Amino acid sequence: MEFHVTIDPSDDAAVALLRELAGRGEVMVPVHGPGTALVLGGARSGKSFWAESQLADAADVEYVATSYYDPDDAEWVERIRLHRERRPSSWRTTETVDLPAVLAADDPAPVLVDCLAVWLDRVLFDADAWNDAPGWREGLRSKVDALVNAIRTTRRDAIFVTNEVGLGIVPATPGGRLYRDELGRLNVAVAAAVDEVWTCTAGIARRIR
Ligand SMILES: Nc1nc2c(ncn2[C@@H]2O[C@H](COP(=O)(O)OP(=O)(O)OP(=O)(O)O)[C@@H](O)[C@H]2O)c(=O)[nH]1
Repeated sequence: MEFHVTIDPSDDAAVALLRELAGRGEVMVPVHGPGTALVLGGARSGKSFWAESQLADAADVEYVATSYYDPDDAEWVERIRLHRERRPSSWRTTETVDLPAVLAADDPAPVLVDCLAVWLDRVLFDADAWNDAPGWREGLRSKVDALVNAIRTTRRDAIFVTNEVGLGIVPATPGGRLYRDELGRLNVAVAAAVDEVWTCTAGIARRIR
């Protein structure tokens, strides 16, 4: 008998139950093959959950967190605590934006990069793009080129999570427009370099390439 069930990815109890059932082989989550994959989705769309569930059977996974860890931001600290709690204890966490180094490492463990949208935010911030500092475009281009090259040449299985933004109105601020445009370009460049592209909407994952 086959049932199709949609869960709310922000419902921690439902996610824990689904993960347990998936681990016992009692439910199927759409799966990607070996190699590299990009998954796009909105906030709380279930994209991270989908990426994590793809690797649920692997004991050794390198989870690459691209986000800041600001101990003074209590809400963010709590979010990250929940993320860490839901990852299997055997997984490793690397907090870095140096994705080419991770992808070039001679390491058999699959990689889960969460996420490219935050990676871009940090690259733009470091280059002072928000203040239109000289050379930020060239700096960004060379970082994106290095990332794309590393994805094309990596020998590691890797899943990249990213946000789909810009489905709404044009942002009112120059910074908002800059970020939206650059994230769209980054997603296009990475999608062209990976083996598979997935999208996640309202907790439902679909392969689109
Ligand atoms: N520094 C750090 N960041 C982490 C860690 N674990 C998760 N994160 C970050 O948490 C962020 C995801 O936060 P959420 O707000 O829950 O994600 P979301 O994109 O809204 O939700 P989903 O659609 O479920 O992916 C990513 O940018 C990760 O880099 C960690 O151990 N350290």
